[in-house]
Amino acid sequence: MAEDPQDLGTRTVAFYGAGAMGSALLVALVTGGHPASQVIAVDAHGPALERVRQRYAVRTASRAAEAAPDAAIHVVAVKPADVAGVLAEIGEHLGEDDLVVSIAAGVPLAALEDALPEGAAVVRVMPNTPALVGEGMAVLAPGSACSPARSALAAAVLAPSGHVLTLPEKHLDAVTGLSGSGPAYVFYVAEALAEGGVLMGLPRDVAVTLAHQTLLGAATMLAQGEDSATVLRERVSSPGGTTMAGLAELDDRAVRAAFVAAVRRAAERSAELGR
Ligand SMILES: NC(=O)C1=CN([C@@H]2O[C@H](COP(=O)(O)OP(=O)(O)OC[C@H]3O[C@@H](n4cnc5c(N)ncnc54)[C@H](OP(=O)(O)O)[C@@H]3O)[C@@H](O)[C@H]2O)C=CC1
Ligand SMILES: O=C(O)[C@@H]1CCC=N1
Repeated sequence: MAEDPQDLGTRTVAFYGAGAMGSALLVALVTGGHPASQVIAVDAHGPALERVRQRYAVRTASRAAEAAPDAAIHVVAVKPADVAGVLAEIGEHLGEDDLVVSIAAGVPLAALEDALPEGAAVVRVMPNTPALVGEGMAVLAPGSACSPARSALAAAVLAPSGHVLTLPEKHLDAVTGLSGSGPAYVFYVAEALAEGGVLMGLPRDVAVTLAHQTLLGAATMLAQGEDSATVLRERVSSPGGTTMAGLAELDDRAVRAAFVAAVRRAAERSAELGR
């Protein structure tokens, strides 16, 4: 019987880099049901490794070359500047059916493929940190030697961490500027809203609770998808009321334009990282 291409089955998944993003994907995969004995965390930093080993009972290794022979799916989750070193260590250990998944910002498929043996199946992915709570947004772009079945395997590694979308690689820098970096913009908004509450005399813990719950409530309404952000915003804005007064301040200070510029600049930075 043909194997379901989306079933990870007994494949071992190695994460090269167990930092903020690599560990978020690892945790989602293990808590999603993939056996910890079939997950290997590799990190140059001992305490990061010890933390995932103790909490999730995954296998660990301090060098990529130690883990690569045992893995079928290789998730490269080190900083862009460290990617070449990891690929050099794993290349000779790749089997015919293996898959390499890179989450490094900006590093193009062509560079990944050039650094690996010819014909290696590679997928470039841009995830985000809400993966840790199963609400991630990951966009994947398959490489030239990546079959639809292998691409589905990459999607299966990411699925426990949230939403997965496939797009052509030309969009990956824009994706990085929006959903890759985006959680940081939202946390920045959370900080700013709480600061406004404190400015107006609320105790700090109360201001923080109000800011966080407001973001969660608004995000949940957006996620329900019944109305657009514009309709939802208009529903809060009574004519001549408080919200219009607040929004006018944001417009006066070009906050909307600043967010647009932030996404653009982060996307440009992603492209720069790949050069
Ligand atoms: N953070 C995020 O929100 C997102 C990050 N990404 C991408 O994910 C990648 C990792 O980012 P992030 O998790 O934030 O980075 P971190 O610095 O948190 O994690 C990277 C880890 O890799 C370790 N490391 C360095 N070299 C090696 C090596 N050769 N073998 C094994 N481990 C190594 C680092 O150790 P040491 O510190 O000792 O060098 C560090 O612990 C980046 O390429 C980034 O672009 C993508 C989407 C979102
Ligand atoms: O800041 C960065 O470079 C990484 C990529 C996207 C989010 N964090």
